[in-house]
Amino acid sequence: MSLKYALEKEVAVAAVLRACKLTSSVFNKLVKGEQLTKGDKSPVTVGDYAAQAVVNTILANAFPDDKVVGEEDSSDLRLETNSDLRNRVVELANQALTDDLTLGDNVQWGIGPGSERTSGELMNAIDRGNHEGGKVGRLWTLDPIDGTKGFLRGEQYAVCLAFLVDSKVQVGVIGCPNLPVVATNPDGRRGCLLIAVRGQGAEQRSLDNSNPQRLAIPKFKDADLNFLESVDPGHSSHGFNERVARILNVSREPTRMDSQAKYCALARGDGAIYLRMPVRADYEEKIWDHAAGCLIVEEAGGLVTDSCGEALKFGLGRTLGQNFGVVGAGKDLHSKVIEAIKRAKQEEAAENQPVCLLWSSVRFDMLVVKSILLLSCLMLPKAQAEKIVRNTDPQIYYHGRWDKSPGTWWAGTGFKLNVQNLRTLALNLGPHTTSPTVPIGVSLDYEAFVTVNISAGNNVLPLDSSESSEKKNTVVRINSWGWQNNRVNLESIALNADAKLLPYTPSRLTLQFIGDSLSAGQYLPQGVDQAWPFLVGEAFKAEHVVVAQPGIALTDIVSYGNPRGMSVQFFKTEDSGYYYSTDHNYTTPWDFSRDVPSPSAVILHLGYIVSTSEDRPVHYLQSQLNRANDNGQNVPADTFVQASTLNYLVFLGHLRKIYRTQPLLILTPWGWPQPDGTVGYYYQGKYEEILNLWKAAGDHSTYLVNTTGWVTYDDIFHDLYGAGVLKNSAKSLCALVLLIIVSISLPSFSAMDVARTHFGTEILSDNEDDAISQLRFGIWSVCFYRASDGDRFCSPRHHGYAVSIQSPTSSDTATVGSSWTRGLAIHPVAAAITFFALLFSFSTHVTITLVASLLSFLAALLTLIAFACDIALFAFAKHKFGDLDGVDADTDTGPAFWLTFVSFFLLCFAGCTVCFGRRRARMNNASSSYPMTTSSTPFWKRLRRIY
Ligand SMILES: Nc1ncnc2c1ncn2[C@@H]1O[C@H](COP(=O)(O)O)[C@@H](O)[C@H]1OP(=O)(O)O
Ligand SMILES: [Mg+2]
Repeated sequence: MSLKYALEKEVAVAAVLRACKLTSSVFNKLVKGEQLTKGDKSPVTVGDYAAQAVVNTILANAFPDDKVVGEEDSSDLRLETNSDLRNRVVELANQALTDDLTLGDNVQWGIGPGSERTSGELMNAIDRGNHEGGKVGRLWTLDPIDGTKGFLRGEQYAVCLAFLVDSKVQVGVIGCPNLPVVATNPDGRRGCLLIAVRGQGAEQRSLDNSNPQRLAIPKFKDADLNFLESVDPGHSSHGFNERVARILNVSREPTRMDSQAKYCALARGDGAIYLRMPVRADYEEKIWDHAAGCLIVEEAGGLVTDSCGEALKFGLGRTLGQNFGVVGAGKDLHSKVIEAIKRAKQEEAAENQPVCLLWSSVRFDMLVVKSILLLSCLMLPKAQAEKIVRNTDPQIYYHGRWDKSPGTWWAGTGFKLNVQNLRTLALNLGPHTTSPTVPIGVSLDYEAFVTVNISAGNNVLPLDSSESSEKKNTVVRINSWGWQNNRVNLESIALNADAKLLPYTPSRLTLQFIGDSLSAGQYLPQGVDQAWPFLVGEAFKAEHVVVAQPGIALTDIVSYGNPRGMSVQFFKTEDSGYYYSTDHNYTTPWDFSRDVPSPSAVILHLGYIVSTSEDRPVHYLQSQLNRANDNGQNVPADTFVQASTLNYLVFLGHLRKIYRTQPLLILTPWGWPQPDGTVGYYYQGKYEEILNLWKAAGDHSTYLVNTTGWVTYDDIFHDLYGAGVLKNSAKSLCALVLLIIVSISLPSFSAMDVARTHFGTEILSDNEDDAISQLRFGIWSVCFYRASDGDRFCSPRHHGYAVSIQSPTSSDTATVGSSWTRGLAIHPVAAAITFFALLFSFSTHVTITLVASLLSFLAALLTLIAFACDIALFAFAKHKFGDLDGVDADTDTGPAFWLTFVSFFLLCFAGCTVCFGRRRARMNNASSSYPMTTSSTPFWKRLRRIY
């Protein structure tokens, strides 16, 4: 019977020893040019590559099924320009592999004389370290030369190898070729091998694998405490360590050394506290930089956690994810260090108050000033420390398509958080953020989305924390809504220090929409947040992803600035806005496995952009605005359906590879509505053809959604393009012209009378000496037509005129008094109000169009009153003159009467157009509130509306 993981330990020891021998020999012979600079500007030498090739070759032979997460990969080395470097790596690795077998070595591990490998085999061996890591199974993690900078200086470095099972470190082996065997004798023998197996303790051997000594962290007296920290201040904050040292009364100078040799020193008792506080918010510690050292310290009787006291998480992938800082110490000391770190963080936050900063900068001899400042500093409320959530935090629920930066891609892409005790929230955005600002929609607890403009750097979101209460959960939903060229490069999120990020529970229904400008929300005031897919998603209380942008073709053609069609861009894409930037090249496939949960259904609305102009007549407004190029891309219907290149059927085929079982819903295009009420549909019958062909190929979970008749002219153009405004204005304008003509009336326009009376008999009037045959009632005067020659004579213009007719047979007279004509003056008043309604109706501002609507209604009311006056005058005149003795009178309505009547209806319609438009706009704005989490009443009712 053997101890647990005995073989893994033996293999690890053999591999690390060979790697150490290799690296020590390299150091002495390293020449200029045998070093590369990696993308992150860190150096890598032939030693790093060769050591990884050797260790991975041994692991591949001993444990062929085990996964490896290694620091290096061979892509740079494979370049033709680096062939010298590659040859050197091959030479060094083969030297190490073919070295004689020593005690414990096994030829089956691919070592010993005759074990040379080809260059290709060794490059592949290096790349065995490319595994992504994870929670389950057997996993090795390797740093072939940890502390490369120390290695290059001839100081401390380490070859570090750890073996993990289900994300728990079980074996850790570190070789430190430059570490003195006895710390107190730095000039003595160098080269140590430290080994730990979980539950079996830790030991140190010399690099010839002899002299094993058990390790146990000693108890330190306060006076003997000291820190072990990085040489590089960019890797760990020296200032913060100093502060903690002050709190713990540590008087000894820190010991600075590169690499995990620090963990070894801690396990041996050379130093008391390992403390590594991050300098950069976005740096994530790598698992190969801590796994082996962590186990060695723990097996020597110590504890290693993050700076909050939480265990390091080795199962998150290649990095430790959200673990913030690393703290290692003997078990008794560890909790004191964590406590001191907490105090140090508070102190640091308080000092960020300007008064406190001033206090610390004032000299001691200015004692009075210094004391006053200190007092003010202590009395000030403590500045809130922040909790930094990195962009890799698994509690951030990303949705949509994010690129690697990570940046949002299509409109509607964003993330969701479930935060306990939320008071402040800031987004730290990176340099890839669209300049100068990106509009995002922010919704708290499923309330309506509110727009906030953000930019690169720190963006504090204006939350109203007045209603905050402890332990309350808040769901924050954030998405970039601009329909094109809007990238949010999320680096980290800062929350109030006592906020806690909880998992977000997504809705069980997820909808994936694929579309074009209408789906992307082009021209909508809040972009995609007001577009149909987003609203559908909200209405269904679903998670929703919109992949759409204006001008996107289905086929692979250049279209409105998009160099590739949706059939390419959906799978590996960039927005045309990034077409010219170097970090996007249309070759990076999207990682669909990150769509969690995967969509319940995929809804496609495609076709408009590529359709032919015959299929899609240029609509009225486009011809008005002369948007000449919007005639479609003239892709013939058959090509759209099925051709040799990318088309609808091929696109469906590609979609099916990702969405194997989900229903695909193909929406026929809404059509292109004309002002006359007809709708120009395009690719008619082709969607049915697609479905039939597709079903014939064996797919039965694809459905056609026939949208015929769903969309009318007003639906599209009223709100989107302002056509409603034009129509509304046109009605008001017509009404205004008519009312003005009516208002000018007689005597200027002889035919603009409200009522007219024809006399069969020649009669006399008070106002005219000769006999008359006709009279006409205007707004300001009455006109008579002389019976003898037909000449016209009008009374002077007057507000409220009167007219009397005398019976030719008796003394009977009929008078239309001024009280019957005075009311006619309402006509010009209605015209004036109509003028203002017309002015306001040109605005697209919601409130002003509402005012326009109200004014239209007011004008309509006044016109109605004016019309009532017209009727009264007409009826009274008809009655009065008809009853006159011996008079043959025939009273009729005049043109002004009917123009007033028409104006009334025009004004009513103008008012209604605005009203209905507003109602539709409100429906577009509607956003559902759907509490899916367990939280009860929301306490952040809404964002402070200060933007
Ligand atoms: N900004 C950083 N913060 C913390 N550690 C870093 C940072 N940049 C690089 N490192 C890593 O720190 C390790 C060395 O730590 P130390 O300074 O304590 O010896 C290296 O593995 C190095 O990674 P890399 O190998 O990618 O350069
Ligand atoms: Mg390292």
